[in-house]
Amino acid sequence: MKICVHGAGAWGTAVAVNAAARHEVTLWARDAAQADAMSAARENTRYLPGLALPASLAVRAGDIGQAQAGADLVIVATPMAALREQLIALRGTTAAVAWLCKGVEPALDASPASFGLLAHEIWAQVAPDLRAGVLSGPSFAQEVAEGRPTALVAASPHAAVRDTLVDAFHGPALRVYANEDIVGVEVGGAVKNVLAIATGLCDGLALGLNARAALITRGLAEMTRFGLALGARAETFMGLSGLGDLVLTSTGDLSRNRKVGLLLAQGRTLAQAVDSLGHVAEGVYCARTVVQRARGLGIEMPIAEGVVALLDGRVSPQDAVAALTGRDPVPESVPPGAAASPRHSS
Ligand SMILES: NC(=O)C1=CN([C@@H]2O[C@H](COP(=O)(O)OP(=O)(O)OC[C@H]3O[C@@H](n4cnc5c(N)ncnc54)[C@H](O)[C@@H]3O)[C@@H](O)[C@H]2O)C=CC1
Ligand SMILES: O=C(CO)COP(=O)(O)O
Repeated sequence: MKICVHGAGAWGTAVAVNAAARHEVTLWARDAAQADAMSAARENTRYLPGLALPASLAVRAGDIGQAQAGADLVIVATPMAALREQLIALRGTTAAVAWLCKGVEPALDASPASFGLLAHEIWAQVAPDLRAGVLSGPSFAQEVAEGRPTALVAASPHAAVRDTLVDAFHGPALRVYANEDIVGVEVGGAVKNVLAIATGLCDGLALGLNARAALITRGLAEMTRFGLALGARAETFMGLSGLGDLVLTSTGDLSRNRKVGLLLAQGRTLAQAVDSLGHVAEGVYCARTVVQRARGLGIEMPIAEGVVALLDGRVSPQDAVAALTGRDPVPESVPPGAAASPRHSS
């Protein structure tokens, strides 16, 4: 199979290296100097240092049309903020297309009726004729690049796209499960980033393992309520892109989102935390959008609300925690049942 990966960050590089063992793969970088440096050093020293790029992996910049000519599969591995422009540029391609980004696009304008879109909603808006889907699940780039065992989910309404993703990436160390619920898979991938900032904060303040387990569990309930209101299936949140990625990102120290929470707990400003990462932490950019959209749907997301208040500088780390622990008692809601009530509480 011929594959073109757009975006030579940590995840795009890891995925390209993995696929290059079995397929003809081109990794496209928007920065020509970065592409030249990678080709010369056979390493992505900026985003994934220490990993040798296989000789068979072509690294290109410049004309993207040329880079992806004849491709069976195009992978968009940029941050969420670049997905819209990437899908517009891909209009008319006959290749299957899959995005790897996990987030929600910020609202395009400030009007109260405007809200940020999930990736499949951007697809429906700008390039509905593409045969497309998402590849998600618990997967730190570093571990995939090292060939450590990992399981992913390929979600699309098109069976052929799901099959193409399984053919492209399923191998000895990487299992790829197919799922038709693209809404649930994308909600899981976006919301877990916001929740990982919260667990990073909790651990940074040394609140303990009990508190972390409570946050993950109540976070899963928030994620599920939000997803159900958007049309997702409840069982998706018990799978790899829901619980799986939430546990990985909330507890794994390779997570950039978790790191943001840890750094805020140490008293760093948001700008300092973001600058020190050197990579995108999507939760920083999608927390507000998630909360705005949840409010519009009548869904309560107290943990995500706390993260937004913290990111906006409206509360201190300690006050963000106090706001959560000081909430009035409520029955423990079971997410699928909670979906039946008009106003969901946690
Ligand atoms: N790093 C990881 O372990 C994983 C990341 N993801 C998701 O994948 C997406 C990308 O993450 P990373 O690769 O880790 O980010 P990164 O911060 O390591 O790299 C981002 C890359 O995207 C490029 N880029 C930014 N805007 C672009 C544009 N307009 N056109 C082309 N390239 C552009 C940057 O130059 C850079 O090469 C994010 O949404 C992230 O949540 C998903 C699974 C695992
Ligand atoms: O999505 C990821 C793991 O599945 C990566 O998480 P971070 O973006 O927080 O590093």
